[in-house]
Amino acid sequence: MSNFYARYVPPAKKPDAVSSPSPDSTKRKRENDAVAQQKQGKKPKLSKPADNEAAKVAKSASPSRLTSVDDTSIVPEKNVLDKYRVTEAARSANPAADIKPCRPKGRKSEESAQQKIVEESKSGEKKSDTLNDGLDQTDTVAEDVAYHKRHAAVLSKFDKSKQQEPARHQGSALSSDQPPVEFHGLEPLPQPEQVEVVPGKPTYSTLPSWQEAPLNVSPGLTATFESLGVSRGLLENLRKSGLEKAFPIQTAVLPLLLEGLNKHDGDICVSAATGSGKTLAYVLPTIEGLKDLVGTKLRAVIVVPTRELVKQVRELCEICASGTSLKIATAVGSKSIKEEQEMLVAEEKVYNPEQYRKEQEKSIDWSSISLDKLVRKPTSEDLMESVGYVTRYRSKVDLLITTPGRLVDHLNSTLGFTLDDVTWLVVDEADKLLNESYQEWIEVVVPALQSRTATRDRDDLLRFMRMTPPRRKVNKILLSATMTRDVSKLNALGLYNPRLVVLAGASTVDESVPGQTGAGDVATNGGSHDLRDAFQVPEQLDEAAIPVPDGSEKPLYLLQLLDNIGIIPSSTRTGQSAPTITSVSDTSSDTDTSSDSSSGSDSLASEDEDSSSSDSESTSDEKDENPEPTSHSNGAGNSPRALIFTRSTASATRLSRLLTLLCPALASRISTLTRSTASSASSRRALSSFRSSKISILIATDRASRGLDVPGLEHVVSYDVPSSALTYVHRVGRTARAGNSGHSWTFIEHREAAWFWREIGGKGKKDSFDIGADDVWIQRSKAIRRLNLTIEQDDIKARYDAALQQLGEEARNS
Ligand SMILES: Nc1ncnc2c1ncn2[C@@H]1O[C@H](COP(=O)(O)OP(=O)(O)OP(=O)(O)O)[C@@H](O)[C@H]1O
Repeated sequence: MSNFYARYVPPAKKPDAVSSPSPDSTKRKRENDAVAQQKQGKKPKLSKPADNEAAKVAKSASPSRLTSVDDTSIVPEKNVLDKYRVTEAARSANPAADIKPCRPKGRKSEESAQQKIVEESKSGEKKSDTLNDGLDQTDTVAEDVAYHKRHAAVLSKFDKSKQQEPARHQGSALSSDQPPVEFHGLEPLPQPEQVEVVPGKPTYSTLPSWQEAPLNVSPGLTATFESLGVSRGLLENLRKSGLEKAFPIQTAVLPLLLEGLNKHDGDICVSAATGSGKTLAYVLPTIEGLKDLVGTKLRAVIVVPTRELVKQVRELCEICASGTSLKIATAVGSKSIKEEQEMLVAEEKVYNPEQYRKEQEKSIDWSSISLDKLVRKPTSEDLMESVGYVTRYRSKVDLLITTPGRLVDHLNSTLGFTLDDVTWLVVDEADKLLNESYQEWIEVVVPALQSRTATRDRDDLLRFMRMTPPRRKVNKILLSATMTRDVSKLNALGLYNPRLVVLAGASTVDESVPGQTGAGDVATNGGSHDLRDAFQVPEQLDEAAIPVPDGSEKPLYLLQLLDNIGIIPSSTRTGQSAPTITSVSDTSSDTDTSSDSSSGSDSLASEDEDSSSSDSESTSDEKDENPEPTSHSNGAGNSPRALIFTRSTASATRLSRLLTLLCPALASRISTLTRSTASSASSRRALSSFRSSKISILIATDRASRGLDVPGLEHVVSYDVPSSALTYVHRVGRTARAGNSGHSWTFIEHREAAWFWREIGGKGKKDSFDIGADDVWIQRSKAIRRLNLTIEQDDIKARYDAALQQLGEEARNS
């Protein structure tokens, strides 16, 4: 008898059941009979319930039933557990019975068992089930024990999982509440709607409090110099120079620096637009502070980035100090260092035997002796004659205006040159001078300013009297049109109790802030102060950008612009060499009173799509009807002047020569101001000729972009696009100064357009708060205009080719 019966005969049979057939065995017999009858084509009897049971068994023996057996055999553990469940069920039905779980049988044995049933039913052989059961049970007990042991781990897991069954059911009940899983194809899954992120101003600031709450100056603020506390002598000097009333930034800064109730005990940082009068704001208080002091000592140092600026500041200092005994000097390196040393420091022999003896006994401190100083020490000294005498150095100047490099040179190599007595340090164009490329001078100057040699005797006396010596006071003034907010750079100068003064532009005046409208007071509210570095271009400045479709033709565009703005004399314009004006089209948007300029196109490619391009054509037609150039002559009746900026010295020189070749009439009216010509006398002459309108075109590098004051200059042309927004602010600031109007023209090549309109035009920057430390935002009252120039294809191009050829030959021969 096969093990099949051991599986399907309920194992809870009692031992006495062996002799009498169980109801189940009777049922199975009926089933077998039914199968046999079916096979023989006979209809099974269905009248009795027993017959129905037999039909069920026959059904269970069908192929579908076997398939399910097949399935379970794939998962052996499940098979084991099924058998265990059967045994457990039987055990619970009859706990007294010694029931062992059945061994798992392979698929084959089950199939053969079923086959056997069919065969038995066919042959009609009747064997005793009970006998076979008894024999089988004896065999399987041992196997079952081994089997139990082998699967002990699985069975114990099953027990455990049974205990957790209720909890699992609960869980499945919960999960059945969840929505049914949806199946999708490969099409993109629907995404949640994007939440629009509204850009918001940060509610916090990382700025120190003195920068967070600057002294905002109204553009309408003004007062007389007299009311601001300027002394009578200086008032007279100012009046002689036509300076009657103080500009807004002067009105705010002078009371903070002049002696009086409002004097600020600390350092001052000034941020005010180009041409707003910052120079007088520091020159006046410095001269006022020094003019009554007895004895000549170096008490004030003014540091500026270029020698042109040194000269310019000196001129204003001399105007203000006229009639005083103050001695003003400059050091820029145009003379030899020896000449400058003799000009700055006097060496004297003083008879003082006691001091002489002390100095002789003192061991030499080699670390403090520089080779330069030894080399420059006079060698013709008669040692015998100098016995008992000591050398004393004395400053020959009260105020020194210098560049940072030359100041360091003198501190390192000029005997007797010290900053021990300096009480005023002015750093003009401070953001530039605090830049990394310049910063080395600070490492030398700041320690020199901290030295207390000059007050050592006094300080020793105070300490002897158990008193604390007062802090050494140096009034530090930092100024720029693009003042840095970078605290780490400002800290390098060791500022004490600093105060920031900011001149607000008219377009940025906050009506809600008292004192910021009209000629009111200075407002201390930081209302219009942005976290970004927002810098002003002058109110009266008219800015235009000129697209250049083909960069190689830029000189022709420049020539055309110069012609149009009246810089090329009309007599030469009608001659053979004159360029042809074809059209000037103004594609500007309407005046934008916002502080940001958003007109203009990102690139020339998008220009055609711009609605303003149609305006440009109509304007162009109008210009064609009236091709007379607009004359922008200055008030003195002279022809207008243009300061043209190029990227490099080579570019400036080349352009100057090219313009001369293209328009020979300009030869006597063009000059250059570059690094290579800066020290030469011809360059100084060029600048003064330009100031006096003797020449009308000055081509310069960016060394002329900072601080240079050419009163009444009408035009600034950026022939090469500026390298940064800061450079742009300084370049265009050479015009529209001191409340006058002026024009700036910037040529933009195709590849520069996107950068220009974003960084300088401010397109898309106004609402962006994703900014870095160096981010600059230019504030202006009017948007930048876009101006299209067209060059007519006539002889100008042929002449241009010839000029280029000649330039190439000259370059090869040089
Ligand atoms: N109170 C005043 N009245 C009339 N003109 C003045 C007054 N103060 C200054 N100016 C003139 O204004 C012009 C610009 O002044 P200044 O050179 O000091 O400007 P700035 O603010 O230093 O400009 P930048 O930032 O370009 O150096 C100069 O020509 C100067 O003579």
